[in-house]
Amino acid sequence: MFVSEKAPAKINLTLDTLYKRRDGYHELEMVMTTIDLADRIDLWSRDSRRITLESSSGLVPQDERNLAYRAALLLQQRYGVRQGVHIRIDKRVPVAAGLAGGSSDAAATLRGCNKLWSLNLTLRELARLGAEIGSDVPFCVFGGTALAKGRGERITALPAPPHCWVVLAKPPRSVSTADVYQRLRIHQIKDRPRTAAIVETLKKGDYDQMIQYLGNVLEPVTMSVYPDVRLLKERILRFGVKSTLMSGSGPTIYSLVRTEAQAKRLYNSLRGFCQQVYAVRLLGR
Ligand SMILES: C[C@](O)(CO)[C@H](O)COP(=O)(O)OP(=O)(O)OC[C@H]1O[C@@H](n2ccc(N)nc2=O)[C@H](O)[C@@H]1O
Ligand SMILES: Nc1ncnc2c1ncn2[C@@H]1O[C@H](COP(=O)(O)OP(=O)(O)OP(=O)(O)O)[C@@H](O)[C@H]1O
Repeated sequence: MFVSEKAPAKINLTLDTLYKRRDGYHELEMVMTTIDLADRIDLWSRDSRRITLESSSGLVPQDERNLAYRAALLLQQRYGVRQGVHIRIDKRVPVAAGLAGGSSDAAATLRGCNKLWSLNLTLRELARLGAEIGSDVPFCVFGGTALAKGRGERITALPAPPHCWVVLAKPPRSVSTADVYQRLRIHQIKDRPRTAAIVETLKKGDYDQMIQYLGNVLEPVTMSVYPDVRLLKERILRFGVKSTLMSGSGPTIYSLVRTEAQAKRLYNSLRGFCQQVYAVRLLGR
């Protein structure tokens, strides 16, 4: 049997850290939404319990360290599945970019193997399992737009943002999420995103209000370590875009614009000095 799943990237409309927990993780409040930039996960069932993996990208591990492999193994072990799977990842989402590419691959593998192995688990059950792999996996299991709390695993669905485009620019470096959180000093945070306000504007569907509330407390942390990320944002702001923010722990900087023509114009301007640029729609639902 064969199953194919889309694994879309996410962006953070907001990211706020409330406090550092005893287990070392940060208690979060963030609003995330999926975008139309996705990996494709193809899955073939095997009669033996073997799990194998291949990827179109040399930048991700092709063995048991891959988050998609870990997802299949966890599901297989937890539910005593006697079958195995061959996983093929067609990688389109930039790696270690703040776009949850690996988490989305893991989530898509959970959804796909659930079908392949006829387990009939609900998305909620898959999300609970996914939390054991990474903090972003539960959101990626559901996709759409959501408020995430706790370590990232407490998900409340939200309405999709108003129709718009997102232009992403990824500087030629990867960022360690653990390192960024470690450098964060919560008592030094100056500008917190207004989570309750953005949730309300999403309910109203007001684009102009929504872009006023974008915010990410990890942005100044990453930018202080990597000045090239700050420079990239400053260059984008000079094009007169008002809705520009770093996603997750970075280094990808995204800008929201209303029309395809604006997206194309910004894409062409950014291509002049940044190699990895993408112009896609927000999926959001
Ligand atoms: C930055 C975000 O992508 C925003 O969505 C997430 O918070 C990170 O999600 P992720 O990459 O799936 O994170 P994990 O793989 O669970 O954790 C990576 C590292 O980030 C730190 N971490 C992560 C989540 C969290 N709530 N607090 C943390 O301090 C921890 O040091 C952890 O070792
Ligand atoms: N399937 C996968 N796709 C991408 N990276 C993977 C995968 N499996 C394991 N990894 C490893 O995970 C690390 C983080 O990759 P990923 O692309 O998920 O980062 P990210 O976008 O910053 O994630 P997040 O936004 O969840 O913090 C990389 O170092 C990569 O080698």
